[in-house]
Amino acid sequence: MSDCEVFNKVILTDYLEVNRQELKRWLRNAEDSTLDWTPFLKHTCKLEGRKPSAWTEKAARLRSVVSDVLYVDVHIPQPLDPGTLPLAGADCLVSCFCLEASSPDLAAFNRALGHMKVLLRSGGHLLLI
Ligand SMILES: C[S@@+](CC[C@H](N)C(=O)[O-])C[C@H]1O[C@@H](n2cnc3c(N)ncnc32)[C@H](O)[C@@H]1O
Repeated sequence: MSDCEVFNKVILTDYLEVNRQELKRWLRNAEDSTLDWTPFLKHTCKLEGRKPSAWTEKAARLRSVVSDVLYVDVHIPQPLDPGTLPLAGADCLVSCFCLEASSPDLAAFNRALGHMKVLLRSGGHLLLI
């Protein structure tokens, strides 16, 4: 949520269609969105030293910088469709408990990490949360 203050273009990804649909509903501010991110947005504002009431601005900023919600599979050598990212790779990749949750063992985790590496530009940042 803090990333959106730094980057002008953010692509969200998930393996499951149902998760991607939910993200898209939130991004559209759809009435049938079932996730309430308000507490997370407020807490992030607090961590950034802003008033919790700034959460609406953050939500708007987040919605404005997300350009797409795409399928990803970290267990194949090309996790995203070719052409999705700039040729040089992404400036930053963030994975929040995805590799850990989807890897059956350490070897699979390490392979997935290698697959993600091809998505990152040289000198880019990988955040594993
Ligand atoms: C424990 S959830 C974490 C979700 C979210 N990042 C969070 O922190 O709440 C694990 C996520 O990994 C995704 N996932 C499962 N298999 C995957 C794969 N092969 N490639 C990429 N993501 C995968 C799931 O769809 C799910 O969203």
